Amino acid sequence: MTSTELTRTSAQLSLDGVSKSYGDNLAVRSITAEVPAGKVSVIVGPSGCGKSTLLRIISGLDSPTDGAVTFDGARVDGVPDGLAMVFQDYARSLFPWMRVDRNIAFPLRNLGKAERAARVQEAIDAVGLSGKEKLYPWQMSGGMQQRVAIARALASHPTLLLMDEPYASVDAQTRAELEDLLLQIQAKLGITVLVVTHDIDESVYLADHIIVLSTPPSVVAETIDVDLPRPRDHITTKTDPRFVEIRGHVTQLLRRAEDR
Ligand SMILES: Nc1ncnc2c1ncn2[C@@H]1O[C@H](COP(=O)(O)OP(=O)(O)OP(=O)(O)O)[C@@H](O)[C@H]1O
Repeated sequence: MTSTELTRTSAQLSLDGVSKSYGDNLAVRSITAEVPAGKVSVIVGPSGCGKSTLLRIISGLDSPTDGAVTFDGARVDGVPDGLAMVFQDYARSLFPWMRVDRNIAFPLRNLGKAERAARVQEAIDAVGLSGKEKLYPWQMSGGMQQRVAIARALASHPTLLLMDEPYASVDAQTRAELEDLLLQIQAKLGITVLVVTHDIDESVYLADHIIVLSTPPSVVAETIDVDLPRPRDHITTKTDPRFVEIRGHVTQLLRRAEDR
């Protein structure tokens, strides 16, 4: 394998009885879940159910009050190698004074110049931004800026890509395009992807595996394997009776969770 190939052996992540309290406020309670290697998993849940808290714990930015997270067989106790994260707020995650290529290269400062340039180009191609390398983020649409943020994450050759409400700040058309981009990238690279969203349609469209959380103190209400065929597209997949059935089931689970 050459150093510029993005494909990597995928990671697997396990949450084992993860709880998190903030003072007296128990945010998540004994979450046990598996994120299968080389698949797209989605965490969906009502507002305030602890989705962001869980992502911070998984990414080693925060520690659980109880339980443990294991990534690639090792317990997470800091930001693990092989993990990259994409946030909802692309405007805050990109440096406005840096052109696209420098934004993507920024986390690769420890690599040699040639390797860095190769990875930047490869990531730019992967997200369909060829020719936009010398633009500044503020010269781009929101969707293009989020592509830059995704390219920056990919350039580090992650085995696990974590995404926190990645498309919540873009319009519906752009959101659909970015969902398809994610599916294409994942199919090509075979990396493990974990997306947090509150959008039920998005969760079913993207996922191989959905982890539905309840209201706080959150527990896993159910995990669902999404057996819809791939490749998916917005028209065929979303009119598939199985899509409608799974979406109805997730909606019911979330409604029940909110009525608790
Ligand atoms: N740093 C913190 N200090 C105190 N409480 C916190 C902190 N972070 C989160 N919480 C609490 O933990 C619970 C879960 O919050 P979290 O932001 O993880 O939920 P979420 O599902 O991501 O919410 P949303 O969907 O609204 O973004 C909430 O009750 C929140 O107030």
